[in-house]
Amino acid sequence: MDSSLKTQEPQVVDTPETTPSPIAQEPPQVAVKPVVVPSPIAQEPDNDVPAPRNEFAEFAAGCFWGVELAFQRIPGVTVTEVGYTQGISHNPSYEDVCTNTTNHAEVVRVQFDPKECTYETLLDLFWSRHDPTTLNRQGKLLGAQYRSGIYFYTPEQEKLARESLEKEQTKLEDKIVTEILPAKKFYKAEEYHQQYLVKGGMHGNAQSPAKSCKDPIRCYG
Ligand SMILES: C[S@](=O)CC[C@H](N)C(=O)O
Repeated sequence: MDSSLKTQEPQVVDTPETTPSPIAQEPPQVAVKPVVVPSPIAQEPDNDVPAPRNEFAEFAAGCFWGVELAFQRIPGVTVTEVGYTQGISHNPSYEDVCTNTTNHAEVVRVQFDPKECTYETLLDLFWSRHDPTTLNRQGKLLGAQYRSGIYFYTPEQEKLARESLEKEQTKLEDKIVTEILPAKKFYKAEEYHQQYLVKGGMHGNAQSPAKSCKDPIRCYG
C-alpha cells in the first residue's frame, strides 16, 4: 500500500472568483407584441356626410394606392380618399395596420354623383381591378389589410353588390371571397398616402388622374 496516499493533504482547488453576469440578474425577456386595444367606436357605422348631391361608396381591393387612382379616373367620381376600416381598433396608423393584428382593410372611399355615374360602374371597376378569389391577399401583398371587400351605405348598394358578385362568380372558376358588409367608421389614412400615385409614388413619376385616362396604373406594390 502506498502510505503516501494516506498522508496526502486534501487538495484545495483554487477556483477563480466568478462575478455573476448582469444578464443573469435581469428578469427574463418576453417578446413585446404591440397591444391592440379593441374599441367599440371602430364598429360604429360610417356617419360622415358626403357633399350635396353625392353618395359614398367604399371598396377594399388590395393596396389602396392603385385602387384610388383607378376610381379617380371615373367620370362622375368627385372625391376619393384612402383609409382603414372594418378593424378592431380606433384611429389606427398605417404601421398599426401593417402589424396584421388590427384587422383593418385598406379601402378607397369614393364620392360620386349618381346622375353622372352609377354604382354599377363603380362595381365593374372594383371587380376588374383585383383578384377577388385570394383570401387576405393581392399578389405578393399578404395580410388582412389586402382583403377584398365591398362596404355598402344603403340597402340598394347592398343589393347591387350581391347581384354583381353572383354575376362575377359565373365568370370565375375559383370561389370569390369578397366580403359585403355595412360601411363602418372610416379612418382616413395619413396624408402621404392620399393620391399617392398622382403625387409621384415612390419613384417620383406622377400618374394622371384625368377622367377616362387609360394609361396603365403602375402601383409598385
Ligand atoms: C399602401 S400599401 O399597402 C403599400 C404596399 C406596397 N407594397 C409598398 O410598397 O409598401
